[in-house]
Amino acid sequence: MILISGGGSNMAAIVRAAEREQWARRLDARVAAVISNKADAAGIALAQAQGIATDVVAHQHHPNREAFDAALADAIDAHAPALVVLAGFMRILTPGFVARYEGRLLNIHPSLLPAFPGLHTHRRAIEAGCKVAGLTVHQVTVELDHGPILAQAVVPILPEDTPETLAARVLSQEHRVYPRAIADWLSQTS
Ligand SMILES: Nc1nc2c(c(=O)[nH]1)N[C@@H](CN(C=O)c1ccc(C(=O)N[C@@H](CCC(=O)O)C(=O)O)cc1)CN2
Ligand SMILES: NCC(=O)N[C@@H]1O[C@H](COP(=O)([O-])[O-])[C@@H](O)[C@H]1O
Repeated sequence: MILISGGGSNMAAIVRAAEREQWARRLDARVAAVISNKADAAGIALAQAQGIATDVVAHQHHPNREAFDAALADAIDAHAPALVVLAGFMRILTPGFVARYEGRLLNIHPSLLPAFPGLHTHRRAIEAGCKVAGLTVHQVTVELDHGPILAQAVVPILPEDTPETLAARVLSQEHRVYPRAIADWLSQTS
């Protein structure tokens, strides 16, 4: 399994779950590498501390999306993963990249899809007057945030919520749901 990490908190939750729940023994699965488009991503530092292979493919170093995605795919394929997991990864992936991994490419999105695909989900939910928010684990397809849903979790939106307080409440549920959804995927496909 490969983790494509943006910030790092979901990647950290997955690495901890893999160790705590003994995925290597129970699921014959391990985190083969953590790859990020940001050299300073917390997920890179944590992976290195855990002795997990890491790589950085900076999108700024490539002339266009296709070139970045091709370099990212080369870094991924060096590990021949069964599963590619996006965790806080903030780049829209090209059709060529998606076609290469579709069916074994997962993402976690901080809203209850199909509501609020894209960015700034918490602000949009508050501004829309929603009473609940949440997260969605889904398969990545060419159409942004529209792939088959694997798992969701709901949290309340409180009257005093800001996008930041809501984000923190959703994130705590992401760390619980994503590792479980990945473990379920691994057990169902092994
Ligand atoms: N083809 C697909 N690519 C990606 C998907 C997907 O379903 N299909 N999921 C996203 C993850 N994501 C939300 O969960 C998401 C990531 C990035 C963006 C976006 O607008 N990115 C901008 C840059 C934003 C930034 O750098 O801060 C961009 O790429 O121009 C929207 C949604 C992962 N990719
Ligand atoms: N479109 C992707 C996206 O918005 N991802 C979101 O980034 C936040 C930080 O995750 P992280 O701490 O794992 O980097 C999380 O809320 C995650 O759902």
